[in-house]
Formats: sequence, C-alpha cells, structure tokens
Amino acid sequence: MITTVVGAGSWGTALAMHLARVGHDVHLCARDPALAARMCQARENADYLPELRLPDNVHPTDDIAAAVASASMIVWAVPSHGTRDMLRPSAHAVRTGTVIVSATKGLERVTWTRMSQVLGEELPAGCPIVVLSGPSFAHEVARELPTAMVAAATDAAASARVLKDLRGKRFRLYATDDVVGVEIGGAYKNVIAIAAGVVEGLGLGHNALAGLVTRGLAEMTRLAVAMGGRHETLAGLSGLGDLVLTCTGAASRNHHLGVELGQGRALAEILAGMRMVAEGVNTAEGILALGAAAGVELPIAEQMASVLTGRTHPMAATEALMLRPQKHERH
Ligand SMILES: NC(=O)C1=CN([C@@H]2O[C@H](COP(=O)(O)OP(=O)(O)OC[C@H]3O[C@@H](n4cnc5c(N)ncnc54)[C@H](OP(=O)(O)O)[C@@H]3O)[C@@H](O)[C@H]2O)C=CC1
Ligand SMILES: O=C(CO)COP(=O)(O)O
Repeated sequence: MITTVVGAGSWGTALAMHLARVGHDVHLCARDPALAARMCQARENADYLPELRLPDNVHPTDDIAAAVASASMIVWAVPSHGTRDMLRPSAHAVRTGTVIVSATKGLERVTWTRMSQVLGEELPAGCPIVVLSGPSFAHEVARELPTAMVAAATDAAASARVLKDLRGKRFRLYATDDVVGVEIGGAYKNVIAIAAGVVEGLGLGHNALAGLVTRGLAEMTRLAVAMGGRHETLAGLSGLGDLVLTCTGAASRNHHLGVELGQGRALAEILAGMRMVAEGVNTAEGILALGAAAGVELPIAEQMASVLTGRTHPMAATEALMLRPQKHERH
C-alpha cells in the first residue's frame, strides 16, 4: 500500500512515521530538496522532529508529482497558507479514486475557504476527501503515545478506508459525516488556544482559563452550526478534545504564542522567533469573516483578532469580554 504524505513539517513527518508503522510504504514529500536529502541520509527530520528515527519504509523525497502519482492514498499536511500553491503544480498527477486525507487545520487566507474545499477545487474529480482532526500533538504520535482522532467525509466508503488503513494499536479513529463541524472545530480551536495562552501569560488564573475554554467552545459551536455542522461534533474530538489539548498543553504552538502575547511581546517579534506554524494567527480574521457571513456573534475571536493586529492590549481584551452584557448561558 503506497501512501504519500505531502508536507514534511512536524505533523506530516509524525503521520508518515505512524503510517509506516502500520504497514504503509510511505513517500514523505518536503518542498525543500535539501531537507529531503538530509532526511534520506540521517533517517530523521532534524528540523521538525529531531531524535526520532524514520522507519525504513518512509522514503523522503522532494518530487511531489511522482510521489502523488504512485499513491492510492495522499495525506495532506501542508499549512493552510501554502496549500493551494503547493498542490496546484502536481494536482494533475493525482489518479482518480485516490483517497485524500486532509490533515491541515486552518482556513485559506483571503477566501477563508475550508481546506477540504481548497483540495476539492484543485484535485481531479473522483478523489474522495477525508478530514483528519482531533487532539494530536505530532511529537506524541511520532512517539507512539495513544491518540484518538476523527475522520470526517461525506463518502462513507472513504472514511471507512481511512479508519481501517490508519488504525494502529495506539491510534484510534472515529468516523463522522460532519465535515463542516470537524473543519471549523480544527481551525477555530487554534484561535482559542492563543487566547488560553494569553490568559496564562497575563497570569489570570485557572477560573479564567476554564471560563474561556467553555465559552470558546460555545462560540465555535455557534459558528459551526450556522454553517451546517452539528452541535455534537463540536463536543467531540475536533472541538472540545482539541481545545482541552491545546488550551492546556505547553507543546501547542498557538498556546505558546498566546503566552508570549500575554507577557507583552509583539506578534512580529514572537513570529520571528518561531520556525513552526501557529495557524490561529491567520485563522482569527477568517473566523470573523465566516461569522459575519453566517450572522453569528463570536466575541472571543473578535477580541483575539484585535489583539493579534495590535489594536487591543490583551488585558483590555479580557476586560471587554468580562464586561459584555450578561445573558442566558445557551446563547
Ligand atoms: N504539529 C502538530 O502537532 C499538528 C499540526 N497540525 C496541522 O498540520 C499542518 C502542518 O503543520 P506542521 O506540520 O505542524 O507545521 P510545522 O510548523 O511543523 O512545519 C511547517 C511546515 O510547513 C512548511 N511550509 C511553511 N510555509 C509554507 C508554504 N508557504 N508553502 C508550503 N509549505 C510551507 C514548512 O516547509 P519548510 O521546512 O520548507 O519551510 C514545513 O514543512 C498545520 O495546519 C497544523 O495546524 C495538525 C495536527 C497536529
Ligand atoms: O493541532 C494540534 C494538536 O491537535 C497542534 O496544535 P498547535 O498547532 O497549536 O501546536
């Protein structure tokens, strides 16, 4: 079974390692030929997942067109801002019927299109798309620590195949047909994870964090439902599950960025010191655009977008949220 993973950052590399362990022959595509060569030689991705040996059946490459042409399953793990540009030159090489697993958590800049839609627009017809999301730090999956995720697709046969082919003794998947709910949960949680970091950076305590996560879940759910997703999906792995992980786990890049913001550092300075992606930075604005289109109020995302663009101080954002008119909890 040949599977191609596109994107050799931490998530693509961790998924490649997992797939190899459960029996796939894996092509791992880096956009940087030098990184592909270093991975072949050193048998590790020292840039993104150091000190973890790549299984022998992971084959690093920079020839994306050849790698996607030979695969019966493609796992897409490129950050949202690079997805369309990276896919377009090799999309023609993807064979009809290839199952596409979208592992990116974000929205396309400017259009604020969901990732499965971007992939669907660029790929040949007849390639079912399955969204993989949920609480899953790359370094834990790479180390084979127990992980549960959700696979969302409108094509039940495709999600069944992903459940079967990705299953491992420490990797458990649940299926759903709620693609919108799963993608909005996966993208939105990054914004709330930044906010949770801000709460920590400001030293606001555990009450504030618990309130933020709960109200963050409420507004994520409001948006997802307004866009056609289901309430129960956001209570699942790609909503509550990923919020719990990234709002409390120090390994979250979004959470880390929020801590630094809360401690008074400027966004540009924080980003200059980070090689890895924090998807929530771009997603905040996109979430607001989607909220405006759907006619729903998203107060935490609104404050975070304002903090991220430097218009509002993190403490002023907290006060603005606390001083909103009180209302019924279900709203
Ligand atoms: N890491 C994790 O724990 C998880 C991540 N995800 C999601 O997976 C996606 C990929 O993230 P992750 O692997 O963590 O990223 P990392 O931060 O680990 O690595 C960044 C990756 O993105 C590449 N990249 C950067 N800019 C562009 C661009 N403009 N076009 C194409 N590629 C680019 C880098 O390539 P280069 O080295 O050549 O610059 C590198 O491969 C994100 O959407 C993330 O939210 C989902 C679940 C878990
Ligand atoms: O999505 C993730 C885990 O589920 C990774 O979160 P960060 O991108 O914030 O590190």
